[in-house]
Amino acid sequence: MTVNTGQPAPAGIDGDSSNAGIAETELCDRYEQLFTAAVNDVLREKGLLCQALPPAILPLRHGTKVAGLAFTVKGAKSPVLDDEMRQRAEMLDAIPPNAVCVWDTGGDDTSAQWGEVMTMASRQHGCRGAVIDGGVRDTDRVLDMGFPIFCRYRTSNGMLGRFRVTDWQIPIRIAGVTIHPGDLIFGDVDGVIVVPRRLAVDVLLTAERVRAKEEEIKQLILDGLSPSEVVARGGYF
Ligand SMILES: O=C([O-])CC(=O)C(=O)O
Ligand SMILES: [Mg+2]
Repeated sequence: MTVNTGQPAPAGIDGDSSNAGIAETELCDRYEQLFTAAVNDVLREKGLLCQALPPAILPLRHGTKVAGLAFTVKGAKSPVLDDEMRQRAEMLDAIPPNAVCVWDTGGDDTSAQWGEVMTMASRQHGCRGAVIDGGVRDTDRVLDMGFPIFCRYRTSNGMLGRFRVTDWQIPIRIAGVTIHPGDLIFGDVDGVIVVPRRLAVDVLLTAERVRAKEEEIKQLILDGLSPSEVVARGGYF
């Protein structure tokens, strides 16, 4: 098992040259005003067609939206108990503000990688949400807390004795989508999309223009124009 505890969390986007003057919290907040389809279209125009996580990873509750900077976690099925709680706590301690905790479970189908107490602990650090290619438990209490979670399944099975964390803050890959620590993670009812960090501001600004453009297109429809007339005026669907 490789336990990665030595790597520092990446510097915040604040101060990064790719930041273009947008502070980290504002960046995340502005993404949350958008919708993933608009961001997806902007990425497609840049030739990035494989940035959406598998469609089985969905919000626990309809209407949930979250944007944050990837805090990556990798784990695997394992019956080994030694040191598991201390190690998991160390991982949780390392989560920085504005993070979305993203889990590569290697396709686990048995355990919950997240629950009520982990929600409470990570929120204390300013964690904005969790995206898990795996499971969640304590679901009703997590929902009561209003914490954004995207996952594949729910189960009462905890991790202990079934699954354990092996690394964190390393590049991970979920169904062909590579996620680096600090990438912008954005999830809504259409699922989760990954924006490479160096493009996060550029994509935000373009997607904000897409949103405005789509308001114009919708107005043309409301005005009674046919689909062909809408397209002739530069509209699209
Ligand atoms: O151990 C787990 O599966 C997580 C859990 O129950 C919690 O965070 O409350
Ligand atoms: Mg619990």
